[in-house]
Amino acid sequence: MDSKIEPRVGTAFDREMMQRCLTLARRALGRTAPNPLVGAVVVQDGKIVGEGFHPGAGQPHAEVFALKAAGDRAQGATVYVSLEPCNHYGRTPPCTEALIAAGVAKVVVGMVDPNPLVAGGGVARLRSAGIEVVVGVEEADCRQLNEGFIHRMVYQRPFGIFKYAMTLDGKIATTSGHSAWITNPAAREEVQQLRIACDAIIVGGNTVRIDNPRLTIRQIDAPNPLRVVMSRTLDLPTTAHLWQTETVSTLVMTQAGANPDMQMLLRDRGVEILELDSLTPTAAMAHLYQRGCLSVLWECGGTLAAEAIAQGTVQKIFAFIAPKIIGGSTAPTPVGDLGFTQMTQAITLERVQWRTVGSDCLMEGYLPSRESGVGSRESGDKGDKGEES
Ligand SMILES: Nc1nc(O)c(N)c(N[C@@H]2O[C@H](COP(=O)(O)O)[C@@H](O)[C@H]2O)n1
Ligand SMILES: [Zn+2]
Repeated sequence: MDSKIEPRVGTAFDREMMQRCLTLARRALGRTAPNPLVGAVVVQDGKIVGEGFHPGAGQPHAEVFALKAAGDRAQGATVYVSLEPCNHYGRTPPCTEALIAAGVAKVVVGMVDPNPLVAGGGVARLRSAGIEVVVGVEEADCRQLNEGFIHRMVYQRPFGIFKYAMTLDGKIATTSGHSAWITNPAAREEVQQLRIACDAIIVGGNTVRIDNPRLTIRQIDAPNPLRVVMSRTLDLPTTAHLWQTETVSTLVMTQAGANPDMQMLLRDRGVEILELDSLTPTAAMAHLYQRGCLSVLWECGGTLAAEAIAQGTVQKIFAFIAPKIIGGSTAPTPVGDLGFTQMTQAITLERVQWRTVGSDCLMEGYLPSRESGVGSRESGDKGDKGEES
């Protein structure tokens, strides 16, 4: 929805405080899975007297940190929090009871918690204790920050993001497979930020063979996502950056019984191996859900990307477009065969945003939900210049 016509909830001060909550919440980007990113502030007489954010699963919630920082000044205060306070015993006790015990007068909530264990119960509990509650301040921004958490809660699957970089003529590499670099340094820095916000990155075997990526975060103290390789054959190089697992973990998903010698070699290097009965994007995402991932970044080639899209495991696309032309009728393109023959079958992205990053363009957009008709295939072909999985 256009933000200009979206009804605004709360005063300008409320919105400013909620934006402060979101800024605080972002400090834990990439560290909270399977929990959400949450920030909270306590305001007394128009001044912030306590702030907090949720640092990660198993640790106290944002509200608890903010109340602790406020101390006695929480009595009669207004608490702003980007996600509805919980009213259940999880790894930590309910925040509703902490807010009630602190004697706060009002709670301003960014969005209702999609967790079925909360889902409005936190708001109801606060109101039943006589606390004034306002819901929906800066809701769109609160939802955007936690789109991975929301998707995970609603669909019991991680939120899938497909990121690629292509030339102006639609290629992701030359005919020889060379692709370093399509985009400019500023765009590559954007990719670093995107990786920090994700819990896992998936590539296929071809990416390991051709690009030998590191898939690491260069920023000191930033979290590294789990690196995941999908390979049916395990026909992979014996030395690769991804097999260096001292500081960042790598998981190789393969087909049951594949290449036992390679499995042993990889295990010796500290790589975790997961054998699946059927190695599909759906199965890979189901496993990553079980591991607690909120957002998963697909950084794969065209064939695996087409499978991932067709199976509904991609919800959002980040496409970098560089003003370069390399030609080549067999040069690989971002998405392999989807089986479409008519333009009417095209997947039209929604909520699309374009911006420039240095000399490159970045398009962010969402795939329509599965109900609107993207076909489902359980396995893709391999053999084009795309990705073996
Ligand atoms: N309001 C709020 N603030 C936080 O800081 C949070 N982490 C949450 N999380 C909600 O509670 C569930 C996790 O509970 P435990 O950490 O296991 O106790 C999480 O799924 C959210 O629903 N909420
Ligand atoms: Zn809580």
